[in-house]
Amino acid sequence: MTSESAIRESLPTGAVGRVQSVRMKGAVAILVVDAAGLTRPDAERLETEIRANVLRVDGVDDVRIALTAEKRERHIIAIGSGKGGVGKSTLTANLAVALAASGIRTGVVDADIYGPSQPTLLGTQDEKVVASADKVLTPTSSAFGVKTLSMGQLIEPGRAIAWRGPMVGGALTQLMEADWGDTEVLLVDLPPGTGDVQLTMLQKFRPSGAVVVSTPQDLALIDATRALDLFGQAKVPVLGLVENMAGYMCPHCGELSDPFGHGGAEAAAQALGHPFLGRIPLSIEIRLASDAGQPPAAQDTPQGEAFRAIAARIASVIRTVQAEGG
Ligand SMILES: Nc1ncnc2c1ncn2[C@@H]1O[C@H](COP(=O)(O)OP(=O)(O)OP(=O)(O)O)[C@@H](O)[C@H]1O
Repeated sequence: MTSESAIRESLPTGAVGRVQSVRMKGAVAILVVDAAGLTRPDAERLETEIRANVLRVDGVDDVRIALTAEKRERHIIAIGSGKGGVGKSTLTANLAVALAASGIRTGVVDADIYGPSQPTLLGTQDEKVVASADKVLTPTSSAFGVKTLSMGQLIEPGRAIAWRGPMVGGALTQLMEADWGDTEVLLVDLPPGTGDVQLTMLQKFRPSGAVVVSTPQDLALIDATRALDLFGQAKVPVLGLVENMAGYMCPHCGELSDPFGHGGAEAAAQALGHPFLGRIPLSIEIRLASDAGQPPAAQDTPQGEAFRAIAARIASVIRTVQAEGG
């Protein structure tokens, strides 16, 4: 009979300390391998090596390998909107900062091919992206504890329009399969609408959840409904809808007025059966701080609190899923 120790002895050096269990079922070896911290290509390489070595052990006809941590530990959350300019990138950066501050290791993939803005929002525009010999990128680190990579780091400014489907898919894959290390949550800032990036994201990387941003106007909400439909068709759970630019906070007297209306997103969320995650006021401080690479979520202000409250709701969903081992 094939012993587990014979299988363990056959394992490649890369598997040392990673094999959680080995058992035989008839002539089939079943291994559970911890892939935490490995990029997808590295995990696949390790799996191939383990399979080849174990198949050489006498009495083994087949090998089944379960890579555990890779799927369980990293949550991909897509942030989408129906149309541009509603504050999707601003929300993504600030949610990331607030999630990181709450102790969740967070990264941001800026997949907004037409207007990559995360390096500005997170103050990483002067950081150079490093690639290993096999083209695996190392994300840049921001001062707010958020790792980040952006399409803007792969595409020359102004060239995005010339990019076609496969190039876009390839670039997104490079960002998603970068060396994210022990990152637990990857927020993906999607371009507005429903194009190549969204399709690659949904088909290839299957986010564990999606957040949709809208301003309160009816037209923006109609577009947001399209984004919600896209996630619904791909069976990606919608974590909820966020209303941005809801109520104008006067910088002089602090009074709130409603230039774009108020509460439209909450009503739309209710009508469509999705959770409402909260609202962010239209505030000049948010724009100024964002342009200066100082995310409001890192500041002790009412605007910062609005972002933190939404992040806390998302964090509680993530923690529940983690606790359930999902
Ligand atoms: N709540 C807010 N108050 C004031 N300004 C805001 C607010 N949210 C976003 N902005 C500003 O609106 C502009 C558009 O925001 P942002 O880039 O986040 O939108 P987007 O939906 O990602 O747009 P795009 O599709 O062009 O990438 C930015 O100048 C940003 O600073």
